[in-house]
Amino acid sequence: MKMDHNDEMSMEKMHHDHQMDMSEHDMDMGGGHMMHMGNLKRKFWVSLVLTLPIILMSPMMGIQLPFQLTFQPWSDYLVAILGTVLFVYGGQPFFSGAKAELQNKKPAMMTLISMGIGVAYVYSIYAVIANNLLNVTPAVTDFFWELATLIDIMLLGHWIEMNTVMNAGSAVDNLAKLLPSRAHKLVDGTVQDVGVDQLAHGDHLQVRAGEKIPADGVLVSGATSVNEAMVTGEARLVEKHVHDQVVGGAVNGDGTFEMQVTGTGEDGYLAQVMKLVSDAQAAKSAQENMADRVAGLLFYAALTVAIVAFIVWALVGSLAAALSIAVTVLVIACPHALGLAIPLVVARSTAIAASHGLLIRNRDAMERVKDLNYALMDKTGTLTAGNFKVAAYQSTSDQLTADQVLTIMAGLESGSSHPLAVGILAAAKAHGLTAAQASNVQQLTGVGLGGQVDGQDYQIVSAAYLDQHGLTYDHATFDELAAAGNSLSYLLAGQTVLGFVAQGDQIKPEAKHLIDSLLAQNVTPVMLTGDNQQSAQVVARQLGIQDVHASLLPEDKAKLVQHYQQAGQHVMMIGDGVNDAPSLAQADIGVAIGSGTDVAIDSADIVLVKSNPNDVVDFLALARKTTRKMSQNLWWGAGYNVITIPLAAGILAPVGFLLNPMFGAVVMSLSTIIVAINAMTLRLGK
Ligand SMILES: Nc1ncnc2c1ncn2[C@@H]1O[C@H](COP(=O)(O)OP(=O)(O)OP(=O)(O)O)[C@@H](O)[C@H]1O
Ligand SMILES: [Cu+]
Ligand SMILES: [Mg+2]
Repeated sequence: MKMDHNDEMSMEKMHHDHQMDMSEHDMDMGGGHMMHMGNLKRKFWVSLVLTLPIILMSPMMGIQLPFQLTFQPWSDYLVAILGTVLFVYGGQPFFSGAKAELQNKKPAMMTLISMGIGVAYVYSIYAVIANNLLNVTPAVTDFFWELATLIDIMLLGHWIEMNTVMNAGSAVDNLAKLLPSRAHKLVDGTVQDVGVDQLAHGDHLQVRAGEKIPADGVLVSGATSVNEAMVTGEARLVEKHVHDQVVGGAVNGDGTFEMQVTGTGEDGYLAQVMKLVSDAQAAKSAQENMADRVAGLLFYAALTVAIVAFIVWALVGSLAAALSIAVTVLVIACPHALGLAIPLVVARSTAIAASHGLLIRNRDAMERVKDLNYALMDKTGTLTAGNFKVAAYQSTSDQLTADQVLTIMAGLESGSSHPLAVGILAAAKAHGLTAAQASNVQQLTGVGLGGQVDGQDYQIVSAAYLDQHGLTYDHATFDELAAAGNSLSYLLAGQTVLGFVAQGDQIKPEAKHLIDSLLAQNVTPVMLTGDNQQSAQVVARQLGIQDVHASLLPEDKAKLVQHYQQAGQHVMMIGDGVNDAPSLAQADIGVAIGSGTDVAIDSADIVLVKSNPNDVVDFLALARKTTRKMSQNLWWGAGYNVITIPLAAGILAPVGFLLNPMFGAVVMSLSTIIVAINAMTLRLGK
């Protein structure tokens, strides 16, 4: 394909750069022509210029209008020549679209349009020959007036439409623009400017004030504040110090810093987001498949109606009227509105989602929101910050001192990223203790972990584990600390409890709003936590959650989700995506609250980039609005054809109402534009 214009260039670019195959995507809905349509804008203007003399010299439906001038037979010949040029030049996009449709054995709207203008053209040429060379009486009416205006309006309509589709689909393009093209690489103390495509893991880069960060990485020297709004949707400056992670594409504030690259190219955060967005846009949801099938059927329906109308009108009226009506039916049946009804909303909705830090991995989940009535959620990391502070630590045997308990526990936890582990390590450090050397450390999922220190076997476990195994510990102290909202971790050697650490967490400030908003939407919030009953209750009470299930193992969470589903409930699960994976996968809607750069969460339908519970509220609102727009568009798209096809066929002709082909083309373009505008006005109000 020859490219000579911007519109087409960006279409091509989008196509190849990101495999966001818009053309294939709407191929099935009958819009595969778009890639073959060439430069619609120029074609429209040139065709319009060619149309003016035709309008001037050719009578409409055989009726001579006052401003028209004809000089027979030359004006007829001139019109025929101009009409032929226009037909070939302006009709070309539709013909190549039709060819592609027929090659795919999926005749659809381009085929309809080509048939419509083809019939009008052939008949008009015949009219000119019959009138001027064969001197047939009565004179045969030609359709050049209609043909010309029809082609113009079709070009205009499809040009506008293509623009809308491209604008809506450019979310991925916009994301791609976030990455700068060059980076300052530090090699042996000197700065070298290299292309970002040459960056590798472990490279050291310098990032200067105001620059875009070229790759994911860790800050190794300096400090700054960065704006991650383009990536997370959160429009505020985030402070970054040594060891903090930075995301490629974010904008550096006024500090200069050095970073070590941890993610580039395909495994960079931005690339993953782009992949998620384009996958989600390309995948078809149930509603969309239905729209496609209906649009496919329309071809046959329109063809049948056109043929029947032609025969009937040829019998009761004139051949000219029959042809005009058949052409109008073919044109008006163009199922554009229907074909675009869903994809345009999808494109818009995924773009909005991405810019708000909501990554939609499975769009069917969005359509399920309307049935939602239970929201199960994890506590630590979801409702609470997961930012534990040690409130107390004690030795409960005479074998160890309290500090020794903490030292051993810190040693065992040093390889763990569990929020409780992080809290214990921080406490040890704050008390000036050096974590013990631990070996053979093993995770005990949902319980804690086990390992060796100085040749001695230890375990860190929850109170629930002690209860299950009938091990003795001080229940009064536990009750007191847990009731104050603490999570307790016990140090165990064999059957003996040696000590414990009690840690408190903070409720996220936005959690209350999430619960209130769920209740307002008639969605019952339920807390599922691996933590103890008492501290779970403390959080639940403050947030207004009635149903609490505590001391759960990851598989218990999944079983509970299943339990609700078997009772006929539609369940959303919100979790931090680590130990909640099974339940996220089981739920009708799995929402992973992933902090920062961790988007590789396979079990969730939705990933919230920021760890903000309020984003669940945003997601629900967006999902509801999206579903509403989709059904509005479906109704409009399908309803439009149901009403206009019979009208075009002349069903109201007995009462004097008959559409002419040009008007048919206007209506068809308008319907598409209405559907497009309806999709574009989708907003996430705030
Ligand atoms: N690394 C660890 N150190 C100490 N205790 C742990 C560790 N991992 C798990 N536990 C214990 O197991 C329990 C369950 O852990 P799990 O990770 O399943 O849930 P959680 O993240 O604490 O809570 P939630 O389910 O609300 O997120 C914890 O409450 C804790 O008592
Ligand atoms: Cu169309
Ligand atoms: Mg958790």
